[in-house]
Amino acid sequence: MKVTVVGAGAVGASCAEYIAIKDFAAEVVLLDIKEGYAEGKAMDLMQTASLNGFDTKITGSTNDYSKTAGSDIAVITSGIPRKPGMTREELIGINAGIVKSVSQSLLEHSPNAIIIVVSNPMDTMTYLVHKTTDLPKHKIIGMGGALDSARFKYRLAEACEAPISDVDGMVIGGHSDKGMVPLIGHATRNSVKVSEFLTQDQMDYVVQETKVGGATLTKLLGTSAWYAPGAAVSGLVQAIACDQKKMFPCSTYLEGEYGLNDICIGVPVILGKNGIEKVVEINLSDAEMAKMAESAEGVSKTNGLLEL
Ligand SMILES: NC(=O)C1=CN([C@@H]2O[C@H](COP(=O)(O)OP(=O)(O)OC[C@H]3O[C@@H](n4cnc5c(N)ncnc54)[C@H](O)[C@@H]3O)[C@@H](O)[C@H]2O)C=CC1
Ligand SMILES: O=C([O-])CC(=O)C(=O)O
Repeated sequence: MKVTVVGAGAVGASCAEYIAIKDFAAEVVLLDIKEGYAEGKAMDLMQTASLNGFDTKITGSTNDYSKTAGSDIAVITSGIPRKPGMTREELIGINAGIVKSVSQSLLEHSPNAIIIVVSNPMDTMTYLVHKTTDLPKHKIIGMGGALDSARFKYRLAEACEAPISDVDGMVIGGHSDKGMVPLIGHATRNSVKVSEFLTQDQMDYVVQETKVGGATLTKLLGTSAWYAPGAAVSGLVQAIACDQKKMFPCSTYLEGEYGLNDICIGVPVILGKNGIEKVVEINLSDAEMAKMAESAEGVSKTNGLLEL
């Protein structure tokens, strides 16, 4: 199993590190446009191999896509991150050009790869890859919901004063401050609905803090987060590489599911060796469906800014 990660910055390197530590891939290639940067990150990570006990071989490349040839999975994290006060959508101007050219270069050398899009605004970048490559839709996966759900569980555990392993919950919809749809009505602590433990105010707080999870960290860090994003990407890569058939909310191209068309947005999917093996349609309340529709409107508006 060969995995390429384009962008050896904060998220790309974190993701490569988690993939290596989990030790399921033979090879990870880090590629960056900055001279020597990916090689440096790869060497530093390889010098953790004896300490962390992994055999995954990590190499670096300065924009030489021949080194990525034959990749089974390619992760796109190249592009700029937001600064405090910005929205993810504001990154479209620079990141669209980068994601378009990177996905084309990747596919020239790895025509069979499954692509995981991370660069923001992620749902729109996923749609861009769908519109500008010949890849079938099950091979184009946007990462956002896995991260947002991890943040949701963090906030649920905090509110319930419970260990994180006690709680479960999922976030669907667009990966944006306003568009996320944390499914609080479905969230549980040991299979009991969290409404049995939390007041409405506490649940509203959990939902709101989950939606602005990325913005909160961006304010604290001066740039956006990388540990949880890297871990979330590594989870998707592992589900595909190990054919786990795990369910994650991912951004995928919809053709009628959830009443939506011609859009990439977060919905539950089954991930296995073929990429997205199934879109799972769960029963949503009228209120949840309305939030999904509103979220989709926001994503479509951003998609409209693309020059396709
Ligand atoms: N979908 C999600 O849940 C998340 C998305 N992100 C997004 O991921 C992206 C990366 O974030 P960070 O790693 O924090 O940024 P970063 O600035 O640390 O790293 C980005 C890297 O991309 C490289 N790069 C730029 N243009 C390139 C090109 N044409 N080819 C190859 N490499 C290129 C840069 O040299 C840099 O090393 C941002 O757009 C950010 O908003 C970040 C966290 C979570
Ligand atoms: O907040 C950002 O800009 C980066 C991101 O998507 C996240 O951490 O959720």
